[in-house]
Parts: sequence; C-alpha cells; structure tokens
Amino acid sequence: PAHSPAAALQPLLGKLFRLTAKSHPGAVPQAELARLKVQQKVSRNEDLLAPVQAAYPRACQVPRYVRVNTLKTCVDDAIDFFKRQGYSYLGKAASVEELRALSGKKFLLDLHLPELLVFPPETDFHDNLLYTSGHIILQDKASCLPAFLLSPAAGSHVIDACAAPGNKTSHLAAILKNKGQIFAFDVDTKRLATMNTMLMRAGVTGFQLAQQDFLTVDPRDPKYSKVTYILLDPSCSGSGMVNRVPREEAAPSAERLQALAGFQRKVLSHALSFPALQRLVYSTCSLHREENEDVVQAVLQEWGSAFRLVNAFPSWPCRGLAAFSGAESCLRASPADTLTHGFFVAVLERHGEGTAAPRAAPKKRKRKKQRVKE
Ligand SMILES: C[S@@+](CC[C@H](N)C(=O)[O-])C[C@H]1O[C@@H](n2cnc3c(N)ncnc32)[C@H](O)[C@@H]1O
Repeated sequence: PAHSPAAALQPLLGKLFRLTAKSHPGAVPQAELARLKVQQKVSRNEDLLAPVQAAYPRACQVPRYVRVNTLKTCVDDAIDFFKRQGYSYLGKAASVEELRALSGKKFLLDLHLPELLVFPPETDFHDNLLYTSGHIILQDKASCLPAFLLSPAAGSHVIDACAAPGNKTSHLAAILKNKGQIFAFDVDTKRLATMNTMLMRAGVTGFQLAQQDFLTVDPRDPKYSKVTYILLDPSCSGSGMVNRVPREEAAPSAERLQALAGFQRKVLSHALSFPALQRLVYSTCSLHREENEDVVQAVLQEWGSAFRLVNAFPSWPCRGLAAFSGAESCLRASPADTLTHGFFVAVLERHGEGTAAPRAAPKKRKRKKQRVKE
C-alpha cells in the first residue's frame, strides 16, 4: 500500500542494505551517514536499522536464489557442481521457514519453483564458473514468477514488452526450450546491450531484440499475428526492491505514482490489443496498489469481458490486496511473507473467442505530459 510503513521506509532500507553489505563496506560515505542520522533523529548507525527491522523483521535476510538455466544444464548437475564446491545439499525445502533457517555452506531446492536453488543470504556467486558461463542466473525468486506463470508452450510466439536486462526473457527461452520466437522490446540502449550479452551467455536463441517503445509496436503487424503470450514487466517505482540503490529520498510522490500508473495502464491495454493473445502476465517490483491492483482493475474494466484474471498459483501464500472483487487471484511477494523482494503478479487470459476492442475510456482532463523514468 502506498502509505504503509514499509513503503515509506524503502529508501532508507536501500541505504541500509548498502551500509551493511559485507561486500561493500563503506558504500555509504560518512557524510551521507551523518545526514541520514540527522534526518532520522538517531545518534548511532545501528539505530538507523530499528524502524526497518520493525517494518520488515527479516528484510536483511532474503536468501541468494539461483535459477538453473535449463538451456545449458539441469538441476541435478548444478546440485552436483555445488556439492563438489563444498556445499551441503539439504534436499527440497518443505516450508519458507526452512529457507529462512539456511546458514553456512548449505543449500536447498525451492519449495515453489522447480529450477530454483536457495543459498544463505549474501552468498556471492558473481565469480562462480556456473554464473560466468551462463549455467545459472542470479535472480530473485519473486522475479522468477512471471515467466513461470506465463508458462508458454514450446514453439509459441511470445512478446517480452519491457525486457531489459533480460532475466525474464532468458527464463522464457528456457521454458520454451529455445523453440518458438521471442520478440523483446526495450527503450534503454545500455540495458539492451547488457541484455544482449546476457542472452548470448545463457545460450538463448530464437529471439528478436528491438530498441523500441512498446507502445509504438503495431499489434496488427502480421509479424505478431501468432503472438499468444505476452510478459509485461513495465517500469515501476521499484519500491519492492529491498537492496536497490536508492535514487529518491522519500517514497515516490503521489504525482510520480500517478504518472507511473498512467503509463502502466496504457502499456497493459496496448498489450491486450494483440489479436492472437491468449495469456498475459503483468508484473511489477512495486509495493504500491496504484501500480498493481488498481492498474489491473482499470484495464480489465476498460476491456469489458474480453479478458479475465486467472487465479494464479493458488498455493502461493501472499495474495493481491482486496482492492476489487477477485483481486485475491493476483500474487504479492515480500521479504516478510515470502522471503523475496516485494513483487506483484497478475495473470490475465482471453475470455471467450474474438478480438474485442477496449471500451472507450472516460475522457480525462488534459494534464501536462510527464516523462516516466525507470
Ligand atoms: C522493470 S524493468 C524490466 C526488467 C526485465 N523484465 C527483466 O526481468 O530483466 C522495465 C524496463 O522497461 C523499459 N521501458 C520503459 N518504458 C518502455 C516502453 N515504453 N517500451 C519498452 N520498454 C520500456 C525500461 O527501460 C526498463 O528496462
């Protein structure tokens, strides 16, 4: 929710993660620390953590999740590799509590996602051979949900509308077994360059990467006539990212949230206009209802009965906020409840046959154009 203590504390949380990260001692300069302490009215560094711990008791302990890239290896081989590196494999976890209790050189198979290994927080694999060779992807568990829930059949045509740096694209390719076609779009040149390298390293083939505003992609272009799946992970406030480098001092302003939500509604509605679309996943790493349930509700209303929400992953413990009837079909994730970053996922499916057009949206007063930055 927009004004929850967790949302308000997010920027501070980000700073504190940098502050406490073992791998980056001194990441927050002394002057910055002093300024933070004055701002929060505390005298000791450790006091800065108190409000964060109250809001997110175990936020500092999100495990290191490792997605096995099945384009290059399999789960059993990855487990054997880590065992040879001195890690003890404890089998498949039975509960989130088991993940929380992980320590030392021990690891588990995740209880929800089949190709996800779980290591203690802050285990660093950036120099590990499996990572540098693209056999594993370092990806938070919540961020693995969108491709997993979209679950495109091998051979399908899929759009990844806001794709860079490409973690979800490579996950989609693994699910497709590199069979089919992925059309991936992003507007950011630098992120696209990183994505290209990452996809090559991960052994992804059968994708077309375009630097293009997805809103300008023509749904009627015959090129996209077989697109039955879309993954839409648009720019958002990022308020669910517990260790992101903070770029704003406070929680996003109401104006920024409104601008983001406006973009998200527009891009979701555009995605639904692809004529062969059957299933779409909408996701954000935001905690704000305005960017999540409210966006889904507004766009579903706009499209009348053409699309419906699917009750995604019924065994997932954390559901959408009760913003509208049926919102519990959406998924939420958080450090406290699911031991992941904060995240939101909704799965939409075409309801019945035909290619309905959206209902005319009510006319709004013209506002000054605002650029929405990532
Ligand atoms: C949350 S990030 C996507 C992360 C990505 N799905 C992944 O898993 O690696 C959102 C992305 O949307 C891109 N973006 C923003 N506006 C866009 C637009 N109009 N069309 C296409 N991409 C856009 C941003 O550049 C950013 O890379």
